[in-house]
Amino acid sequence: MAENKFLATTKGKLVISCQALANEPLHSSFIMARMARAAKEAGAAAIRCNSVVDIQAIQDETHLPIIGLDKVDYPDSPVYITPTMKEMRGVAATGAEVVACDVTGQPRPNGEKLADIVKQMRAEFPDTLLMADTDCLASVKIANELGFDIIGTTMHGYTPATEGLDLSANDFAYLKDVLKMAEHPVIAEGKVDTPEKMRRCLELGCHAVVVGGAITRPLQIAQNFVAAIPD
Ligand SMILES: CC(=O)N[C@H](C=O)[C@@H](O)[C@H](O)[C@H](O)COP(=O)(O)O
Repeated sequence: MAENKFLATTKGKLVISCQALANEPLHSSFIMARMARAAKEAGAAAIRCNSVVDIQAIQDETHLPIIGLDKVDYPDSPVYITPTMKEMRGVAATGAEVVACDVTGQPRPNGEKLADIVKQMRAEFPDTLLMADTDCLASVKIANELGFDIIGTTMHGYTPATEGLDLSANDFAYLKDVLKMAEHPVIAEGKVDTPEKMRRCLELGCHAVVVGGAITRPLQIAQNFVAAIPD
């Protein structure tokens, strides 16, 4: 990879997540690439996306910097965001500027250890940035200790330890704690579902904000409208 300019390109900006899993109506690399094209036309500085095929389609369509991940379910672990070295390597090999993976302290598949994965990634892909998808402050500490380049709040509310929590609660009280503790740039991600919330995350000092479903998941958007129909 030429010099990795991801952090410079995304400072103070919006990153749009374009993802649709196999069980979602828009599951298709073609459709995700078109979503990403719309995101680019709107002014997104980068795209976050899932799976090697989607990453490649979106790179071809947009030439925007990518936060890549690969969601895979393994029977022996609750970790599903780029859980093993195999998926880390596959995503990095696409040339994605950033590879994101779960950093929640939960056991990984096949007994793999996150510290070993980070070490191996640094050896094989020294120019690729690593983003920690954390859920709580203990995980932010792990991300600090392992030297992740970017700390994301992606998993806050999605692990047994944080179930039901919402990043924006009490004027982003948890995010403020993350910003205090993180030793590397923080990207706010997860349920940032209005322009006002995005703006607040940037005002608080986040490096960038990832917005997904509120922009790129029409089923979710439509459900919110339908739920608001009076009885
Ligand atoms: C928890 C988990 O698996 N999050 C995933 C991570 O890549 C995506 O499904 C989310 O859409 C993404 O984090 C953006 O969040 P939101 O769609 O809430 O703006």
